[in-house]
Amino acid sequence: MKLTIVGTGYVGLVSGVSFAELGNDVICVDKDEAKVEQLKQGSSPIYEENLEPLLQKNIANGSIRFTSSLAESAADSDVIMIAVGTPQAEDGSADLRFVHAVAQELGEALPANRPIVVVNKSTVPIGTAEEVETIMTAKNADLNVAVCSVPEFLREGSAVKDTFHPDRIVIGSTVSWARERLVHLHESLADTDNIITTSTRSAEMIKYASNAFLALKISFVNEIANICEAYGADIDEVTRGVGADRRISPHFLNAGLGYGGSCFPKDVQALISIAQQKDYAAGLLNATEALNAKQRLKPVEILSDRYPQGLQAVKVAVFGLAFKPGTDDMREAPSVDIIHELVKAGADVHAHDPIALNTAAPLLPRAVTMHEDAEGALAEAEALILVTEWDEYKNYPINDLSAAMSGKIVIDGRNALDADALKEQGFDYYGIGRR
Ligand SMILES: NC(=O)c1ccc[n+]([C@@H]2O[C@H](COP(=O)([O-])OP(=O)(O)OC[C@H]3O[C@@H](n4cnc5c(N)ncnc54)[C@H](O)[C@@H]3O)[C@@H](O)[C@H]2O)c1
Ligand SMILES: O=c1ccn([C@@H]2O[C@H](COP(=O)(O)OP(=O)(O)O[C@H]3O[C@H](CO)[C@@H](O)[C@H](O)[C@H]3O)[C@@H](O)[C@H]2O)c(=O)[nH]1
Repeated sequence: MKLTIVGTGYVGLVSGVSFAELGNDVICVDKDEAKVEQLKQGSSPIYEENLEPLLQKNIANGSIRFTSSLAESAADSDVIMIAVGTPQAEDGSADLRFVHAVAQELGEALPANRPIVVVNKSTVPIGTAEEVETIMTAKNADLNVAVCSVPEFLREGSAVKDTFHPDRIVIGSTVSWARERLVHLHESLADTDNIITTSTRSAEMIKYASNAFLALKISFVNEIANICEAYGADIDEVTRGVGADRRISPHFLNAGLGYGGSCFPKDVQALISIAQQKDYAAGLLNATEALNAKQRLKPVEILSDRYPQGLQAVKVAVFGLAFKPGTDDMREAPSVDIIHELVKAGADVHAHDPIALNTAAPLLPRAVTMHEDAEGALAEAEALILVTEWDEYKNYPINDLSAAMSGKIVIDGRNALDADALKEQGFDYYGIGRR
């Protein structure tokens, strides 16, 4: 099929490359010309495992092309996917200005009477597909478009793998020819049993409900971890017992510094706002958010307890800046809040991340020293805070920690280190809800 994908961020680029790999003829459009030029050279603007080799292969065989002109590419497409950002507006709602701009452009560019499927892959409030169709047809009443919702569920850090092995694909459309075209397009990615067809409104809600549930699960386990701490129970043992119940499952039960990233924080807020617009107060979602905001500052609380006289000039090493391992994405990364608080308290902060130093630098106070290698960050540190559980840190030899640091405090914000081994070596180890 001929596909146009608008927006070459995590979702648009990974989808574009994946659909090209599956034999479709793909054009990716982005208004950011520098990004388009970089992509044309086969270089990915984001770090994502296996993305760049697939990108280069499909550029070479002509399956994928990049342009900044939507009008040029969209007219003869069978399916047009909108994958632009839907950031959080100041009031917490989803800011749809990029989606609306694409709808306007498509309304002007698409030919009349040709049946074209427009898909919203961006995460958008319930009713947005209808809104997009209204904007487009207001520009040209003779358009024959069906605007559908196919929400994206990929995770950063495993985006390519998730795209090729999805748990499910949700196709929201009430127009049968459009639904059939989309089912056909996605059949190479999932068994038909895993393709769920719904109305557009339900598909839009499925995306928010999925993210909100996962965020809720994380805040729930963090709450249990905090209570474990107070009573000397151990969260690892507790989640092993709780997660063994198949109705609960052991996945997404890792206690720590809470969720960050480009999706959970903004999508929980957007759902709160969606509910509010219909006068429903989403108390559970508000509590999820409130606990998450507090949780990320636990390392600062622990250190402040250890240094009642204050953190002035205390040398602190921070391992990990990206919001999770496997990505250089810094959106809503807990490291940013933690480091700002440490610097405000006068600590001498030394940070390392294997991938995200460049994306992190503009978000961090200038007082932070960034290190290309973990050893540099660790040298003479009185305390170490693990914020992102990269393998490099999980496998860091304890003897090397002992040799490099001047102090013995290790705060494991992701419960990723070997607590017993660290304690045996004389470290003051703090996990999250670990005994
Ligand atoms: N990042 C994820 O892991 C993820 C996963 C699932 C769903 N989503 C959702 O998908 C959407 C996109 O997220 P993302 O992280 O890929 O965004 P992103 O910010 O990484 O990329 C968006 C891209 O769209 C481009 N763009 C904006 N307006 C444009 C226009 N008018 N024409 C052409 N290009 C335009 C931008 O230049 C940018 O390159 C969001 O709604 C997000 O919530 C994201
Ligand atoms: O048990 C867990 C699991 C995750 N996290 C944190 O939760 C955040 C999000 O992690 P993850 O979901 O793996 O990454 P994302 O790339 O943000 O993916 C989420 O957001 C995407 C955008 O909507 C969705 O497509 C995905 O399905 C959804 O998992 C990260 O900060 C993790 O550290 C925890 O604290 N504990």
